[in-house]
Amino acid sequence: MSDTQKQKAADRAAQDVVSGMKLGIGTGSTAECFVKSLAERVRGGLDIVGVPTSERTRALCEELGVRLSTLDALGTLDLTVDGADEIGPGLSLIKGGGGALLREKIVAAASERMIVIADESKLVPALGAFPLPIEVVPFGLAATRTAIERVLAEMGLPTDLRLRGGVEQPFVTDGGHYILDAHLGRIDEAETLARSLVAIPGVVDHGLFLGLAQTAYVAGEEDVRMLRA
Ligand SMILES: O=C(CO)[C@H](O)[C@H](O)COP(=O)(O)O
Repeated sequence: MSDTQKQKAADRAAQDVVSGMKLGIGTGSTAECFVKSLAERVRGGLDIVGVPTSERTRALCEELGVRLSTLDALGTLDLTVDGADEIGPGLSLIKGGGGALLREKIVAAASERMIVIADESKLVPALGAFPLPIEVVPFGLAATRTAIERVLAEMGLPTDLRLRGGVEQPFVTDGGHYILDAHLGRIDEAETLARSLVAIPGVVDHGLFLGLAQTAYVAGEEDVRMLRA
């Protein structure tokens, strides 16, 4: 994973932003590169308003002078730019490594277009090597986890409750939920899995982003490639 590559992909996406746009702004190290590119363009006169997908992104935007609003105030967005943990066939994605999948999905779904930015290590022939994050409400965690593991039984290993770095306490999302990371190895029927997971009471959402991204800018050593869904 190269920071230079992330920045190149982010810079390319920032070129697609024009004044007047209402922007969804993603979360993670690559999305942070995008915020930096965007802030530079804002200092040069670009007039946009953004909706951050996490408190972490909000803090960076505020620090760098990117004007923010809320999704409720703006309604629909023109474009969302976000990173991904895996980019699979048809720009199917696994997201949520940074724990922001719920707001990221709400914001992406409210946007006319989504651009994914990544270095080429994120490109995969099939989704699933990266553990699939599943966001759940804390109430009834054990029952929800059992139901999830029943769905996943034929596909992979049990789930891990995500912990906060270095301490034996659950990681808590911006929405006050927990995350179960499912080690699946390979996901062949992503649509079916997505439907089965959201049907479980207690599951808030999951990190499968299917049919949401239209474009990806993927940076390699030489250049930035544009991929389309
Ligand atoms: O989904 C995400 C956060 O919830 C991130 O976009 C994803 O984890 C990629 O992060 P990074 O750019 O740091 O590799």
